[in-house]
Amino acid sequence: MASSKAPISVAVIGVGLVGSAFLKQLALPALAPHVRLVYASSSKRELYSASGIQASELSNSTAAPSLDGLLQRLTALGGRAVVVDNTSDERVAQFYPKFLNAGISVVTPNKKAFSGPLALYQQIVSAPPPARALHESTVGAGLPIIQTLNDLVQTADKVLRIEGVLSGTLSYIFNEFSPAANASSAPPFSQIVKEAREKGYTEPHPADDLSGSDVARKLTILSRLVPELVTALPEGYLSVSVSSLVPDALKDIKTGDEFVQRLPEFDEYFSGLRSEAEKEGKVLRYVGVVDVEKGVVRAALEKYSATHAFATALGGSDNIIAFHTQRYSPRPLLVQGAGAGADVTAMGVMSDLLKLLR
Ligand SMILES: NC(=O)C1=CN([C@@H]2O[C@H](COP(=O)(O)OP(=O)(O)OC[C@H]3O[C@@H](n4cnc5c(N)ncnc54)[C@H](OP(=O)(O)O)[C@@H]3O)[C@@H](O)[C@H]2O)C=CC1
Ligand SMILES: N[C@@H](CC=O)C(=O)O
Ligand code: NA
Repeated sequence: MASSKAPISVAVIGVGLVGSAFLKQLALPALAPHVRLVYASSSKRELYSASGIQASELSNSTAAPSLDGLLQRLTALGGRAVVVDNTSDERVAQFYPKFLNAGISVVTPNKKAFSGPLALYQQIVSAPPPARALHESTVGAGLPIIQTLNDLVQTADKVLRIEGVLSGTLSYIFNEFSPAANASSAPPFSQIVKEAREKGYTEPHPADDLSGSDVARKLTILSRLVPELVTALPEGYLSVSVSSLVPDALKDIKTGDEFVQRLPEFDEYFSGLRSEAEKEGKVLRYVGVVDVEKGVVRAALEKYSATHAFATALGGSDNIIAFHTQRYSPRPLLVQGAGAGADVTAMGVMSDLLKLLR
């Protein structure tokens, strides 16, 4: 990463699980000559100094966060600057074109801008260089999924189908709830969802995972990187066919806390689904598919044989993504590993920042 350039100014929006892990990685001594943290914000406060800040001082600030204010400050600073959005906030996502058009890069694990309406996505990808919007951690957390797909496409391989387990939360839930052996001694469904939340795998509202929306967002992001499907999903994740695991009675629950409190009412329903699979010698796994040849993008809870790789090879929050391409055929290119969790997600965010430094 040797560079004689002035350090890049880094503004971090969101210091929750991923944001805090990112700040730790940003403080690595090897990075010190190359980066300067000038801004940090939570949903309630912000801290800025052109000469650099200590993120630990954010909690003492009384200033309310302002995206317009941040844009003005970074523009006035001049030089290279990057906004690192570690929120899942839609409003922050909608602000990316303004940052990019002002020459400020964006690095983020937030899926909202890349998986929503096509118009916002197109504004982002058509922003003028040198500003770039990088989002490796939006799919598979730190796993090299976006990079791999871009490499396949840019070297003129033809993508035929992408399929796999794309949710760390749903992987954890079904690896624990519907293992290949001794499924009936597994804890209740609701308890495992609670654990996934405590481990930092879920979205701020776990219904976003159980509804399939988070997987639909990831499938949208992947589809838009495949030349044949760039414009195939005009409404983004809403255009993807998904099967939801959220019980009807819990659909409108506003907070994640209330959602997990009410979920035990439905433990019996989920045990029933598992028993049906067990009778066929199968396990439950939530799988997403981008079928380029058929033009189909969908996600659903499926039954797999207890000897299938999705049943035997996955543990914890593992994602597994298979790229079936003209070159990687008949055997796909596989990427597998932890697909959720603060440290691995922050690593993917950091890997994007390192790309900007090179
Ligand atoms: N956790 C994971 O394993 C993965 C997460 N991601 C993505 O990473 C992002 C962050 O996830 P995670 O850290 O787990 O979530 P958290 O809920 O822990 O953190 C999000 C933080 O964003 C802050 N925030 C919300 N709105 C704003 C705003 N307008 N301005 C400043 N700060 C704001 C919140 O602040 P406050 O505390 O004040 O409310 C909160 O602390 C999400 O987009 C998620 O989808 C992607 C891959 C994996
Ligand atoms: N909630 C998501 C986090 C990463 O994107 C998941 O479980 O995969
Ligand atoms: Na990734």
